Amino acid sequence: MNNEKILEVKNLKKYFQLDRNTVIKAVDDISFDIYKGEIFGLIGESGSGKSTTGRSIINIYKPTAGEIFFKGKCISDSKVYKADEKFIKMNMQIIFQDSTSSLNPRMKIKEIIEEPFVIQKLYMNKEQRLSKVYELMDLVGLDKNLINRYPYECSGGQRQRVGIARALSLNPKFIIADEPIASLDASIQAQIVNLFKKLQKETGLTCLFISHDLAMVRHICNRTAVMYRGKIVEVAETKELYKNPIHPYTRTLFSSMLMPEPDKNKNLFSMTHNIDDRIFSEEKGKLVEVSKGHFVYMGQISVVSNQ
Ligand SMILES: Nc1ncnc2c1ncn2[C@@H]1O[C@H](COP(=O)(O)OP(=O)(O)OP(=O)(O)O)[C@@H](O)[C@H]1O
Repeated sequence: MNNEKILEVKNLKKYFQLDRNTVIKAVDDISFDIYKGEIFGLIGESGSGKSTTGRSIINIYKPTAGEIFFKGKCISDSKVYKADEKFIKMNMQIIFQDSTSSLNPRMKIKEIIEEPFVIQKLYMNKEQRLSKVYELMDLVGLDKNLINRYPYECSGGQRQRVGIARALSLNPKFIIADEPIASLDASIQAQIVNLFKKLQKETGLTCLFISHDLAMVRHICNRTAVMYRGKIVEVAETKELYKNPIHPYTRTLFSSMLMPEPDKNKNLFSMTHNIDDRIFSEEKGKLVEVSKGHFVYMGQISVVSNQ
């Protein structure tokens, strides 16, 4: 990991207007940076805004407000996006939890994996394309015999790996992985996670890793942000966050899996107590750095802020 920022998210908001009276504040003024070579985790309960964040970054959703910079370019500006569309599409990819809906059912696995080359007009000849497809299948642990099958002839786990192979096909600099392994068997999950770590180490891949799986995030992510009702309530190096969660919501999220020793528990409790007072005394909320690189949201989060 180094100091080069691949992604900068500044004051991002994404609201969905359901009808005249109902606005869902799915993402409500969040800011964070992701550095080159980093796997950055985004955790939080269902509906907290994680997927909306990922989809806003990759331009599936147009942000309501805020800016997104990718390698220094403001890609949330539609003019910049248009001018650099090829560069962005080659360097930024998303992997969804269930790739099935993003795989064209009328295409064979080979065609699906090689399609990004064709779209981006990378004029590789047939043999080169085929050997690249085999290489990618091997990378994600897909049997070569599947190459001429259609998605419906593959299992769910195989289809997911086809989606991952396709996302990796152009050697992107940045991947948004939105629950990429939740639908896979445990052994294949481990294989894909190891693949991410390998790519991070060998190619300097940078990744936004969205997940419910707190153990997996702890294992794979360098830094982690916690979302709650459209806000980032805490962000820190993963080790620090799991060792010393501060925001009451983070603690609630972790409480099922963290079992500190009794003594530690006592310290933790008295510290939270003080922090809670600070958290809830702030009117307009903001992230405050409580120790180096460890930020906690200070301010009220209304229980109806998401609606
Ligand atoms: N296209 C949409 N139109 C309207 N509301 C939406 C849309 N997408 C998401 N939402 C709402 O925005 C909020 C955040 O949803 P989002 O999918 O980002 O959460 P999440 O943290 O990714 O949840 P999960 O872990 O279940 O995927 C939810 O209240 C959701 O219902």
